[in-house]
Amino acid sequence: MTPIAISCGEPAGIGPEIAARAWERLRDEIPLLWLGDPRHLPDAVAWQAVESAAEAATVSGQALPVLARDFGAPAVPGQPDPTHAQGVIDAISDGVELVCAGDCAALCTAPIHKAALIDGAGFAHPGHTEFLADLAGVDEVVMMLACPALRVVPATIHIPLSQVPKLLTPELLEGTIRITHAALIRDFGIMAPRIAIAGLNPHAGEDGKMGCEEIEMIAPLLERLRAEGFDLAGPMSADTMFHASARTGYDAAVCMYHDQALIPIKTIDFSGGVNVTLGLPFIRTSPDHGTAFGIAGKGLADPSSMIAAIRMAADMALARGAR
Ligand SMILES: NC(=O)C1=CN([C@@H]2O[C@H](COP(=O)(O)OP(=O)(O)OC[C@H]3O[C@@H](n4cnc5c(N)ncnc54)[C@H](O)[C@@H]3O)[C@@H](O)[C@H]2O)C=CC1
Ligand SMILES: NCC(=O)COP(=O)(O)O
Repeated sequence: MTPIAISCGEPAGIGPEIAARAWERLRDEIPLLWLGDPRHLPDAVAWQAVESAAEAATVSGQALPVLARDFGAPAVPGQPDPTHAQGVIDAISDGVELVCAGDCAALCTAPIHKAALIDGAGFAHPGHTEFLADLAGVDEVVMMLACPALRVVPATIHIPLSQVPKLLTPELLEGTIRITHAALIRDFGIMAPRIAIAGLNPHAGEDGKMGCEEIEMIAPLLERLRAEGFDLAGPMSADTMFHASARTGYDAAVCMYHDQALIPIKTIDFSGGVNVTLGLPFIRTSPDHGTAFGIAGKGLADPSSMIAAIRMAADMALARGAR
């Protein structure tokens, strides 16, 4: 298989160290290519500068292959440097170019500090998901977080809670359900996906006594899609749809906003969760956590989610025919 490209993420966070730890664990299984400034890697890691993804595939068993960029300065753990922002963004763009050219099998992104990119380089996106959609020229993408026990999808993503009811349209929800359904078949091998849809309001609106979005928007959309053959449950009460026995009833839960989706999965399996962007013309995964400034550079970061993200990217690439 061609390498999995790993963008460095925020150099002052735990991204470089979890990438290095992931390479140590996966070096004999999955070829990797790290994109960033090698000064930001932990001192102890064996790395080797390479010129291409093809060269990376030949050295990945012995050293972490690095497609090096000069960010201008070393990183101070926990203190993002605005002068690094453009390098962080460029590493993501480089990764997209490599996967689009077929030189890498997938992109796995280490966490970015969104505020540092906005302040340091005028980054115009609230996260990778929206940036990658823009780079790919795709209007609609979907964020899924997945662990062995649960898959969740927030229909609205990085927006203030106060804007959720306005931006939660039938069109957005329909696109989210269709993209999720297609990805469950294509990338997760679930031939007859069962999708649960959360309500927006407490008790899914309690028959309109606690909000009307369920009656006016969500339920009619679900009826229409059921008539097409989609296996959809809901709108369900979000507070009772994530306990162990409820989770056996669906393959993915579509939620109405970020925290409704991410709180249950990060509570159930913080170290095993993977963030995967659906609807892109290439494969992108990421750990489920952020930059963890408080523990950066201290050797305390758990690489499990990064390892799970790389494994998922490789599995998806193989399922799509990568060799
Ligand atoms: N994909 C991405 O680029 C993501 C970026 N972020 C960004 O990360 C920054 C910090 O966000 P927070 O909400 O503080 O979340 P966080 O995930 O960075 O940290 C939350 C807590 O979990 C701990 N933690 C996180 N990852 C860990 C690991 N691998 N091993 C051990 N402990 C770990 C941290 O020390 C902290 O106590 C923000 O700027 C946010 O935007 C957050 C999530 C995803
Ligand atoms: N809370 C999830 C998150 O912030 C990840 O976003 P993205 O950078 O993958 O778009």
